[in-house]
Amino acid sequence: MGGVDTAQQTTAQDTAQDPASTTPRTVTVTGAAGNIGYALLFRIAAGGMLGPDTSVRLRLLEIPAALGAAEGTAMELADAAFPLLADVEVTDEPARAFDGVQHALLVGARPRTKGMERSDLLEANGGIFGPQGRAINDHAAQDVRVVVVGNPANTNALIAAAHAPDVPAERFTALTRLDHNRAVAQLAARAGVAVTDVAGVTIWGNHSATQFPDLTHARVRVDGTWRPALEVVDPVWAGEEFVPRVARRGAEIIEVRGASSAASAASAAIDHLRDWTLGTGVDADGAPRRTSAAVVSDGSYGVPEGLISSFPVTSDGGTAWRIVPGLEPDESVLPGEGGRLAATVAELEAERDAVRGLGLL
Ligand SMILES: NC(=O)c1ccc[n+]([C@@H]2O[C@H](COP(=O)([O-])OP(=O)(O)OC[C@H]3O[C@@H](n4cnc5c(N)ncnc54)[C@H](O)[C@@H]3O)[C@@H](O)[C@H]2O)c1
Ligand SMILES: O=C(O)C[C@H](O)C(=O)O
Repeated sequence: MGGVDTAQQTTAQDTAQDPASTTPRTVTVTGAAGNIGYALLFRIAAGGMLGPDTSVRLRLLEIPAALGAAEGTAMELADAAFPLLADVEVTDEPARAFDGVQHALLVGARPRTKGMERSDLLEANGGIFGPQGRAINDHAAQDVRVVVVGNPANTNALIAAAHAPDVPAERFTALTRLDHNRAVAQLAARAGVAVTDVAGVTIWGNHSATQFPDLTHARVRVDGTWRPALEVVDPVWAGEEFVPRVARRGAEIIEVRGASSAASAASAAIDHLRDWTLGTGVDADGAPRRTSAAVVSDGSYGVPEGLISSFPVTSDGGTAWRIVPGLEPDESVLPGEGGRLAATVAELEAERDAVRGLGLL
């Protein structure tokens, strides 16, 4: 990795020990002129991702045809006079956009439209992530953390990681926090509690319709007492309604809104990078708070090593998420034979093989 000045090489731990640090952190957003980009940038500049005491330097990457729109967004960012915004640069050159990057949000990619599955985007979008992975490899800061939002997110993250041999693979992640947040919201609504009264939900596998939103180890706080979620809600509802509802929510949003989710995706990407960088902390009952993220598999839960799959994770603010052990899902609530974790992993393997076949890996 190169092109980094030493002032940018503060680690997450340094920032945590010195919250008043004024050294700006470098944040790169690709697809900055798109719908998610527009919803992301103002929250990041306002301190919504790295906290109220950490200033940010924004790098906006776009394709040439969208540079004008990105410039316009940069003008609006200036007009907002955010105290934490050190500077903004707009470019169509990945090498410039990723120079010294510490937090990379790879959003730029085509969204699906009605009737498509996310995997239909493999060929259209896969080609974007190799060159960006290479540019991260060559120009990012030592403590770079990457989240891929552009679909199909898990496999795009795999492509980016494969093109960055000098960056530890654990730094490349994909966004399943939106699915996680959707699962929390659905469970809270069903149980009649606040979202803050829900903990321990897990999303397994691919950010696709095959994902497994799992309540086996989830907890719900009812009248001040934490109880297993599957004692509070009907397990038949969990298997037959909750799982497909969460897994197909992206398609439902496209159907109703006429465009793919944007603000909720931006919010989830901010949650992902905030929790990774600042740590996941503890839940209201004092248990370590966990969330879901698609990270490189170390072979846990039978997911083949090297695939980028969603797992239950925690972060202590270091540069790697930790996969939480001992949370095997109980598939008995699912209709049919179960095998949902195996099916979503098989889909990830098929996507990996497909991009290999396209020469993208
Ligand atoms: N993982 C998730 O949870 C999640 C959620 C919502 C959307 N998404 C995905 O995020 C992606 C972006 O969605 P959107 O609604 O912002 O789309 P959009 O079409 O509004 O914006 C995409 C932007 O990316 C830009 N772009 C295309 N190729 C690029 C490249 N090589 N480098 C830099 N920029 C490039 C385009 O010019 C455009 O401005 C889509 O693939 C969508 O499916 C993922
Ligand atoms: O579903 C999509 O295509 C967009 C996004 O991945 C989502 O989950 O909303």
